[in-house]
Amino acid sequence: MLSVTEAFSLVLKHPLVLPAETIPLAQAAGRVLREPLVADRDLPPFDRVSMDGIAIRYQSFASGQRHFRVAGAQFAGQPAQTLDDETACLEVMTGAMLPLETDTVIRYEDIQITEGVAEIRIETVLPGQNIHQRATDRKQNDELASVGTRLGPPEMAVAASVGKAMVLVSRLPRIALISTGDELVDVSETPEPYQIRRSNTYLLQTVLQTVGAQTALLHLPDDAGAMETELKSLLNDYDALVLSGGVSAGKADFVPGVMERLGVRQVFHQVAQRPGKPLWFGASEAGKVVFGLPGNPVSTFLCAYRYLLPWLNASLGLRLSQPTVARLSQPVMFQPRLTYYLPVSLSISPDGSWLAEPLPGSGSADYANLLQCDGFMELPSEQSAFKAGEAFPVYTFR
Ligand SMILES: Nc1nc2c(c(=O)[nH]1)N[C@H]1C(S)=C(S)[C@@H](COP(=O)(O)OP(=O)(O)OC[C@H]3O[C@@H](n4cnc5c(N)ncnc54)[C@H](O)[C@@H]3O)O[C@H]1N2
Ligand code: MOO
Ligand SMILES: [Mg+2]
Repeated sequence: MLSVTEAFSLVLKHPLVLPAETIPLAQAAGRVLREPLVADRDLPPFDRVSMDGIAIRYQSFASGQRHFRVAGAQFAGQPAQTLDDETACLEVMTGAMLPLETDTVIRYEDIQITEGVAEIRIETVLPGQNIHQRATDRKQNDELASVGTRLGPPEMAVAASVGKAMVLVSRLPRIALISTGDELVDVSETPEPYQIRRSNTYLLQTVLQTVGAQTALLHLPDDAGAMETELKSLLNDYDALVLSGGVSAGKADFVPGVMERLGVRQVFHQVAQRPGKPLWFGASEAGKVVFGLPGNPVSTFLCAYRYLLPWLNASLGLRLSQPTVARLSQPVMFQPRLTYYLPVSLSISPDGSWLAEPLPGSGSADYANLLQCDGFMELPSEQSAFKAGEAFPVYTFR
């Protein structure tokens, strides 16, 4: 059986290929760039006054002059004025162009203006002070953000400042989240004694919301024929399908067979892990990707966090987030040769490291147990006794 590492690397070999689209910048927050952001001008584009005060010629100050006639005022949003008289000054506002023939700005706090004359009341003035020099941040034509960058707050500000009213980004992934099983009823229904309400698709939707995927919540009965018909059209309409349930050894576990008939090639089935051993993964010639997540809710969740979400991030060109490393608060035994994902709650120990409190619950159907959990600690398959204080990665979901 495949190890977690092998299965994960096979998943990453099948990234989603999304088309690019051009959209208004105001709608692009969180999207992934398909074109670089390039400086259309120097940053800043002119010598920018960075403090309200007066602009002078430094040479005048250096030669001992302390009183400067105020010859006018330069406001932000005006073209640069010229200081014609080098013994005078111009009042200047933050964000204004530095007036021509001036090279130094002194703050209002450091001067006194009386009857149109500014007196400099500090000893030390440095040439060029309080000026944000043109092109000191970036030069025209510099690449500011590369293809594959996610448009977070700084990227949106930079995109706006370089005039990207329309921006080329990856289209949002369209992912169908499909529960399967005759025992499952809608959230609005009152279940019969032999039924339960379906919950996995809500969980999956919440996981995928973090990357802005467009999701649809669907349900299919345990009927191979009906599944085949419906899944065929869903494969057409969506970039990827994420199914929950129907991948184990039961007589109504139809997902692998139906996928084969629909031409979705199995990449793997079963991973040496608990929960989530029956995980199924496949891809079609047309580049559609299918995750068959085991139906038990904790398995669905673990597989979504450990495989589906990183796969989507990688497909979008985003960095994979690294697990937290935490120390076990108490010993744990786990005999099977499987990677064990132990539900844990995290706290900070007195030495500043993460401490993981095991909350194993009653197994992979015990989704209520997850309410107290912060993540899954990944315990390696080669080991069966895990000591208090031993450190392992934790995939956190809070
Ligand atoms: N003989 C074997 N039996 C089982 C094995 C095995 O290896 N051999 N694996 C077990 C493991 S591990 C898991 S996990 C489950 C996976 O089962 P399936 O993926 O086939 O899922 P189902 O049979 O459809 O359902 C399992 C369980 O999960 C509940 N479920 C399913 N979907 C939802 C949903 N949307 N919301 C809430 N709960 C859901 C379902 O009612 C079942 O109780 O198989 C073991 N068996
Ligand atoms: O993945 Mo299963 O959930 O181990 O029961
Ligand atoms: Mg089953």
